[in-house]
Amino acid sequence: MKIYFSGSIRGGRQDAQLYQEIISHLKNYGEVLTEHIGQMDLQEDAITDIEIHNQDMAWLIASDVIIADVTVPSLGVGYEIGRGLEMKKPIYCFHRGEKTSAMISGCKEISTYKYETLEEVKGLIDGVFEKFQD
Ligand SMILES: O=c1[nH]c(=O)n([C@H]2C[C@H](O)[C@@H](COP(=O)(O)O)O2)cc1CO
Repeated sequence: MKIYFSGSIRGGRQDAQLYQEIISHLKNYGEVLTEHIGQMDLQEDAITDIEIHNQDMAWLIASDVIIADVTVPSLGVGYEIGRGLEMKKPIYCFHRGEKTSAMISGCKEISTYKYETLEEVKGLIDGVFEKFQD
């Protein structure tokens, strides 16, 4: 199972540590193609924006499932979800707080879950992958 994890980078890195924990949990279920999103010392400077975009699109195409943390609003995360939808990928979005964008929670092709703690989001992820294993 190839997993595309999507989380904010230029939108804000306040949840980077949490992304790292989520990615480490996702590894119980397959290969996470976008492990760099959880790196606390992420260096963007080494590659151009075109290279970032093209590499991420290739990973998105290769992925079997998209898991996105949409708590921190991010243009890139929204773009990846939209492109993933066009590709008919299964998409699961997770967020803290009362609401996320209606363009995510209001889309019937996207499964959106609210959580508060790391333990809670891990449990929700377990539920998602149990469905895949059926
Ligand atoms: O350096 C990067 N590397 C990278 O993989 N991305 C992708 C993966 C993330 O899921 C998403 C984050 O978008 P943004 O930077 O707009 O928050 O875009 C985005 C950037 C910077 O925009």
